Amino acid sequence: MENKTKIIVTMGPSIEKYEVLLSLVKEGARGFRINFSHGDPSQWYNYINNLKSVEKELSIPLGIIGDLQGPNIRIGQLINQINLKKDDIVQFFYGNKSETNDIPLPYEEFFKTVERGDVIQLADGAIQLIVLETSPKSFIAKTIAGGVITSRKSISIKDKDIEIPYVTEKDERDIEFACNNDFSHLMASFVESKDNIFQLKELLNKKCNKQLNILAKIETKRGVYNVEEILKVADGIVVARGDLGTHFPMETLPTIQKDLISKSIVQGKPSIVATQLLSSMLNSPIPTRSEIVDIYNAVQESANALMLTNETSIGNYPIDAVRWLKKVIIEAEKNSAIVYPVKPIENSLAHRFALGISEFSRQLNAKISVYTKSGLTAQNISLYRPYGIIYAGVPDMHTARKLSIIWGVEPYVLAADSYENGLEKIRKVLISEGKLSKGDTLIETYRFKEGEVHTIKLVTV
Ligand SMILES: Nc1ncnc2c1ncn2[C@@H]1O[C@H](COP(=O)(O)OP(=O)(O)OP(=O)(O)O)[C@@H](O)[C@H]1O
Ligand SMILES: CC(=O)C(=O)O
Repeated sequence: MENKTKIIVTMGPSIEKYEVLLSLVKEGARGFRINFSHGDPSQWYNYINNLKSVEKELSIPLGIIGDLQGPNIRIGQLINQINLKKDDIVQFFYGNKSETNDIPLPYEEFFKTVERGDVIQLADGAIQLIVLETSPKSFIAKTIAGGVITSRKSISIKDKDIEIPYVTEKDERDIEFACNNDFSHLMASFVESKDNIFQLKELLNKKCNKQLNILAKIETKRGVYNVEEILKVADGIVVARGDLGTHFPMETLPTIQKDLISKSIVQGKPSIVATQLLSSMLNSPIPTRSEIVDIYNAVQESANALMLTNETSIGNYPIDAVRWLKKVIIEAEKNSAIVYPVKPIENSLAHRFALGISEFSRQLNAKISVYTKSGLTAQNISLYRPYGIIYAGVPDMHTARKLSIIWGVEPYVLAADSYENGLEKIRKVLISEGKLSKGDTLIETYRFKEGEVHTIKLVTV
């Protein structure tokens, strides 16, 4: 059985081998996030080559997603990891690299902002220190909550903002890398306004000959307050629970998650729920009960996709994590009270048509096949959460990769000289792959345009 809520995983040393990637896709992973805050272009290039080979071997298009660092402050490079225990005293200094237990921090602004008594948060707030003493290019802090610190961990000052430009020089270089290496999506970190998205789009227009979808990571107070204007211009949002947990009291996260997902449904944009879905599986092949319940709830709230982070990048059980995620998603979809819009999201013909096709699919327990040049018809139908999988024939790989992380959509790259011809080709592929079983009903259709004779075919296998 197929899951409709999509699975995205984060690339990293634990899953870099070809065989592991192959297994992850067989288990259900469809989107692969490369976090540009870690690793380097030669490592990312190897990841992409392997992903493209897996795509070819399995004939399954995969979303290639670059996560921009954005205006996020991270410590520099540590030669050795540092194990901080409660009450340990540590020095932070202005610099890129450290060979001792002092922590390098390559941002002058940070030293101008930090004051005695401030709380320093590292690694999404898991590690906390209190500042004892400051000087222009260093400060000393005492550990409140300890942990292991490795290179390039994120760092912030509790309840203080440090101003740096939204698109950094590093982001510009990484955007160029994404454009030149067939990425389908960019995740924009720390988005706080629609202007941040416009800035990225402008840069993409200059640097890219293809259009990449922009997924806005909502992770700060301003991001949450401005999510409606952000949703209007972004192609989707990420509920980035890691950083949200450092900017809001943690007990408010369930409300924020629900609110962000329902706002994305209202605006017809996909949402992705990320971080700590299966944290216990970093070191165990079996998840906890509470993780299962969390995943189940996110599916029923109608998240478009769920995203694993360190469980797959550095975890010990990446394949088991994806297997569990899929198992729970299928269970949640089976017993579903999944939320979906019962009225058209906008009063356009495209949306009324998409709602109608979804309703048709629910009434007939039918699967759907569409031929779509831009992918939009499939994406619109997905918003209304039909009963069956939406098999989408598209003319090119870039569009297929974009659709691969959309709820319920299974893309196929098929050249066709007409919509009807495209639909015939999809049906042949579905039959040869055994995707249609005896008794299945299939709705075949394509985009509806006023003034044309339009065919909606019902096929019973
Ligand atoms: N490409 C990579 N190479 C090596 N290690 C990686 C790579 N990507 C991720 N990691 C490791 O996996 C951890 C978790 O990955 P994740 O992408 O969630 O990082 P993060 O720094 O917590 O994320 P964010 O950018 O959202 O703050 C990272 O902290 C890092 O230690
Ligand atoms: C994914 C991510 O960036 C977060 O949860 O903060």
